[in-house]
Amino acid sequence: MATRSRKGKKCTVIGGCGFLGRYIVERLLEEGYTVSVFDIAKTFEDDRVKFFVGDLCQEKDLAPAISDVQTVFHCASPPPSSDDRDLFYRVNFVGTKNIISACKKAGVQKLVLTSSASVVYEGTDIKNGTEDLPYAKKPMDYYTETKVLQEKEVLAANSPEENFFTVAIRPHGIFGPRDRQLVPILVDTARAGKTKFMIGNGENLVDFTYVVNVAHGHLLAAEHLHKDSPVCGKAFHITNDEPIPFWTFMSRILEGLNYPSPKMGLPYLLIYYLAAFLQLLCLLLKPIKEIKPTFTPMRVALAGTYHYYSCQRAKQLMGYKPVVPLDEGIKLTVKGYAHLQNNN
Ligand SMILES: NC(=O)C1=CN([C@@H]2O[C@H](COP(=O)(O)OP(=O)(O)OC[C@H]3O[C@@H](n4cnc5c(N)ncnc54)[C@H](O)[C@@H]3O)[C@@H](O)[C@H]2O)C=CC1
Ligand SMILES: CC(C)CCC[C@@H](C)[C@H]1CC[C@H]2C3=C(CC[C@]12C)[C@@]1(C)CCC(=O)C[C@@H]1CC3
Repeated sequence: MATRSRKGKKCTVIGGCGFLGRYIVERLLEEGYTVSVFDIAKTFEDDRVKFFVGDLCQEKDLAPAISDVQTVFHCASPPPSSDDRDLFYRVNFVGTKNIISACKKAGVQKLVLTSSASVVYEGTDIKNGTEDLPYAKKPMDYYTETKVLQEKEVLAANSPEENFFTVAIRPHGIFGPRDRQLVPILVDTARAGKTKFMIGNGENLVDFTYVVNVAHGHLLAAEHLHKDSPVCGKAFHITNDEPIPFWTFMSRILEGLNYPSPKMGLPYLLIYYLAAFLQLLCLLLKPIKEIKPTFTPMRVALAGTYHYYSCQRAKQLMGYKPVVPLDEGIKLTVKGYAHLQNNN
């Protein structure tokens, strides 16, 4: 009993130096957990945290970081904006298999994976999508392709007979202070004068999820992960449960940072096929010059289609509900990015 209770509150966050990972660490510390972080890069100091710097693609690097812990949170991934197919495959697929193997060898009981709602997204409308939707047969990018492989691997690894329980959390459009993808890229796009128009008619509803709600969902999943629990081996959408028109959300952030927001819409299909053509052109020109287009087909699709998800399963099986409402999350985010304010 002593051993189990001692291990009970000990956990490791793989990718814990990232945007979401650090919020999970902060939430775990608030809840009295003993927290270790494993990451390829250490980006913050905290005397309460034990840091292990290593590469999850090397299983031997993992062992010291997960020794004697009950729960592992895996939220490491290359940035979705990368176009390095091999990197995505090595980190998200082979690396995740390493984590499963290392967890089983170390006697870790619980593995909570940060997956993505995008694993069912193929660029067409999804309205109130449930977790029963099939995995994307034609993922729109390498990132999504490897997130599908990763989630399948983790859920299949759930093994009550080995006292090893797994769960996948599928957030969507995570935002908040310290985010590295959404707001910084949006501001760069605005500064380049590329947000004068919106893509589509501006009515498409999308889920944006404040980061503290995502961290909360991860801890709830870990707390409900035990023998005979209906949570084991399942995926759960975690959202703010407040889908919002994509361009309304973007305009709230832009105007909050004193940038002009788009007023007119451009035909979605025109921009989508233009983005697809540009992507092909960049691929052909890559041997001569590396060009990274802002408007990739995936981003255009995300900007111009409906994609919001039901979190009913998380509500029913884990008692999930968002702790920070969308409007408050937007205000906190704008405040957290004052340094990116438009001063012109
Ligand atoms: N940002 C978003 O809107 C969404 C993110 N997700 C998922 O949430 C998770 C966290 O995403 P973010 O916090 O936005 O990403 P992030 O890029 O801020 O954090 C990822 C962390 O993983 C670490 N990492 C990458 N490769 C590694 C390796 N080989 N070994 C050890 N550590 C490594 C990085 O150093 C970084 O600290 C990812 O799994 C992502 O797929 C899911 C849905 C939406
Ligand atoms: C002006 C816009 C077309 C571009 C600025 C905003 C975009 C950078 C972001 C809007 C939706 C975001 C999003 C993700 C990354 C950043 C955006 C494309 C993800 C792809 C991140 C990883 C995931 O798992 C899914 C996310 C969907 C939404």
